[in-house]
Amino acid sequence: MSDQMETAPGAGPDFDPAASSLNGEVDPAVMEELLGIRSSIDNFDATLVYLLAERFKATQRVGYLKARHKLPASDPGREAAQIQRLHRLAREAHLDPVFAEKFLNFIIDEVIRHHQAISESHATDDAAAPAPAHQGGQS
Ligand SMILES: O=C(O)C(=O)C[C@]1(C(=O)O)C=C[C@@H](O)C=C1
Repeated sequence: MSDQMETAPGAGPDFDPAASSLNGEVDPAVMEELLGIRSSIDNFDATLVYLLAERFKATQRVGYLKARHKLPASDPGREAAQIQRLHRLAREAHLDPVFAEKFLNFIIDEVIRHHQAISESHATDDAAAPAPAHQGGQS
């Protein structure tokens, strides 16, 4: 119990949070401040990985649903609505909307590649599709 939550999620022997090319080049007080900020960055990056993993789990279910029902991998109308919404959210959050759009398009392109792969394997092997996942209800 005493040493719970001592380390950030994803910390491990493969990651040195103090790794830097600046070691020995910078005032130690500046380095300490930099490492403090970097520990927040490490937490954000870990969260991003978990968020992306959850998003891909959801889109994988869409991929199997589309393959089962022979629907096209991409849905340009949906994407246009997502991008419009993302622009608004980005502006509200003071994030560059152009960057937000590029980021979403980067992810969606990968999702579409996954959908196409699922559809191709589904065409040759229907058994490849897992049973639809439970919609574990959170009330
Ligand atoms: O919602 C869908 O139909 C999806 O396939 C998911 C998704 C996305 O990643 O958000 C991906 C491709 C489509 O063009 C639109 C949206």
